[in-house]
Amino acid sequence: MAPLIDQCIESLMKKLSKMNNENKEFNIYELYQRLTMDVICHCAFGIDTDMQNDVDNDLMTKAAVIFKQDIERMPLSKLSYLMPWSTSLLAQFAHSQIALFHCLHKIAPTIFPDLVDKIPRLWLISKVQEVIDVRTTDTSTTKRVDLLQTMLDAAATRHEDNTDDKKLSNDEIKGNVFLFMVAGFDTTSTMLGYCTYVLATQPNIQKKLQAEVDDQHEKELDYDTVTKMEYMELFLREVHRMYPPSVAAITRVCEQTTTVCGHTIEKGSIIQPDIFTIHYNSDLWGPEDPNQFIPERHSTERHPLALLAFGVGPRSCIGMRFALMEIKMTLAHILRHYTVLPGEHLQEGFQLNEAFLIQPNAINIKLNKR
Ligand code: HEM
Repeated sequence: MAPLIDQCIESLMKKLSKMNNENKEFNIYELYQRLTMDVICHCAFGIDTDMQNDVDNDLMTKAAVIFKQDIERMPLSKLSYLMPWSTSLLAQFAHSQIALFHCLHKIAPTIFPDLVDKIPRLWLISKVQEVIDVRTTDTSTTKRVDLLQTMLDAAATRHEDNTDDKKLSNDEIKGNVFLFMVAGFDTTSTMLGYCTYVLATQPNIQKKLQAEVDDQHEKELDYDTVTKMEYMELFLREVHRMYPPSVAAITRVCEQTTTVCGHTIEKGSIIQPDIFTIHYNSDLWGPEDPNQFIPERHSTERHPLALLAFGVGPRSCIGMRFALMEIKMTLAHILRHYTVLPGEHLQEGFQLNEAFLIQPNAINIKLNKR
């Protein structure tokens, strides 16, 4: 996977070189979103996208609309919260919408416009189906080794007890491809955005990171090299502590009525931990002020549940290692060639919005060639 990521980072570096030559302030967050979409498409689904140069790409513009929506406020989500037993029925309804809209449009195009094209969520799901169709009808002999192929193989393999019920269904594959696109694209670009904000505002920390990258001399900044960078690891943990992007993703159902600190939690309740309170708790993160960005605090052993940016337990983030590899490789490449400087509009762009993720509007910076 690392060579595929490297290829996408190379495109980013070309863009950065252009920006640097123009000597203008720019929003690097937008470039990160294009980078991480390319990476997930290349690595997970074997689609050779080039979002970084294809600026009007439909996938990119429609994905941006989807991720700005607050899923919790969507009518189908609200209904499924009110009536959890109806969730699979509602999911079925959402899937059939595409077939229904396509059908209506075919029968009477003037009366029924092509709604699938107009509703980004439906458009994306139908594209996901196209990706699956292309792969399942691909007759080339070289088999790809990626996430999609693993799921398709799982769909084709009968379970050892000779029953079909453990095989992945088409809807499950579609759901998983959609989930990986959603979970793997904006989360990682948002983390890269937060990292860059810290680089631009904390020059001393940037210098320490650059020194660690310089210690590698001309060595390739591949998986092995970046995973050995100790200060980079501490830096990222501190970025995750101060700026966890997907706090709403961590929810659990209480399986039996229990009492915690005198509060009774009924069986069936949905629990969402308050990640910000945990991440800024001075008992967990002291003695240094938790409001200060201090990577070194992670050298001290902390409570195993004190850092929750990627969740915890068997349902924690499945893409954590992948995301960390991508973020470290990207930052190492940037820091080897440039010093990140705050743009005039850095603070103005750093207004945080909360929808599916907590993300800034823009990360406006300038680059200085080293
Ligand atoms: C910096 C980047 C990322 C952050 C901060 C992040 C954060 C999270 C969080 C908080 C959860 C919920 C965990 C829990 O409930 O305990 C989660 C779940 C998940 N993440 Fe990530 N994630 C990131 C990148 C990725 C990437 C790159 C992928 C895929 C390539 C991915 C795939 C998933 C999936 C599939 C789940 C659901 C796991 C399950 O339900 O078992 N994530 N992520």
